[in-house]
Amino acid sequence: MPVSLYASPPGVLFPRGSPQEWGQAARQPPGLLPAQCRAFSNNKILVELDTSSGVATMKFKSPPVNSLSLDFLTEFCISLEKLENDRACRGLIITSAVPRVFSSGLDINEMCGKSREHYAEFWRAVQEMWIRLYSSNMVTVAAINGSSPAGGCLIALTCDYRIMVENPKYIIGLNEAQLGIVAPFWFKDTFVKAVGHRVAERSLQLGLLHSVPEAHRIGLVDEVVPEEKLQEKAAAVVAQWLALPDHARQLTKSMMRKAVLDHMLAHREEDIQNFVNFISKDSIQKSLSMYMEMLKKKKS
Ligand SMILES: CCCCCCCCCCCCC/C=C/C(=O)SCCNC(=O)CCNC(=O)[C@H](O)C(C)(C)COP(=O)(O)OP(=O)(O)OC[C@H]1O[C@@H](n2cnc3c(N)ncnc32)[C@H](O)[C@@H]1OP(=O)(O)O
Repeated sequence: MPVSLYASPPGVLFPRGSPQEWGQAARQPPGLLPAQCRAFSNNKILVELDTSSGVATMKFKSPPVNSLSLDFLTEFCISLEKLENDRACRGLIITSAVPRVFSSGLDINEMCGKSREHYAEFWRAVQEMWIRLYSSNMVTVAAINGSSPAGGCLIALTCDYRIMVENPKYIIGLNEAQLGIVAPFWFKDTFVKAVGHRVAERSLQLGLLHSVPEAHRIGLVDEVVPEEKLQEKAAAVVAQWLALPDHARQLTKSMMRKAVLDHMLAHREEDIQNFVNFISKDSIQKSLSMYMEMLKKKKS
């Protein structure tokens, strides 16, 4: 019986809509899914569960860059809840179906020119995503097959293990400072837990985006593999972690993460107010607009 201190986090997001029911392999056209596979998907995310291994693979499929919009975050939380409540599922691999990008982080459009109410709703959804993933009973592995700045990096950091594809074009890190914004304390705490205080302090202040070898060297990613080995490696890692008794692994995970989680939960409403006040400032709105312009110019 899985044990979690945070099976039902307080203040859960009430989803707007629900995903399709699990698709039974038996109902699929022949050859589409193996017999032991179940799947569901929505506009943003595809999930396949291999019931023989108990491992689900979640693929982000929101082109062009899997940015974390309110809709994306809502679908993400619904999918996580569905898997968490499914006794057949014990492990989760998170990866991208969009070429070259794992996730470009929070959707900047959600933080520009909107009402204070919208900012509060959006930020609650960001918190919800982190709470669900950070407190998950499942073994979670990020199979990072593309660039992963800011909120994308946070998703990877929130998993139990990170494997990244070796590619000189891919970058990963918490680059908020480069946008003129600040990584909130729970982004920072999650980062510090992975790489240590000194590395995090330098990386956060400079808003660094690390190359894959550098990310490996500082402990931001645990392993680097060629693209074609990524899924195989991720499956092997999940299997290794699942070989332990669930209750021992889950309680250990809860214990290791409790302080960071409790801190966040205790300051959740205050954190929303801080975000709304910060993001509503004219100077911050200007910085974000300039950053979006810069992204668009880079293309032309
Ligand atoms: C008392 C103390 C108080 C403190 C209080 C603190 C409160 C908290 C403050 C706020 C905290 C906010 C935390 C924010 C976290 C974030 O995640 S912010 C987002 C940061 N993300 C980025 O910087 C990534 C930007 N994107 C890229 O670098 C590149 O797009 C890419 C991911 C490397 C991919 O490159 P490429 O394949 O070349 O694609 P592009 O051509 O650049 O992009 C394609 C289109 O996508 C648009 N886009 C890209 N990223 C985003 C995004 N994050 N949001 C929205 N849109 C994005 C891009 O503009 C392109 O659009 P078009 O030109 O229209 O095609």
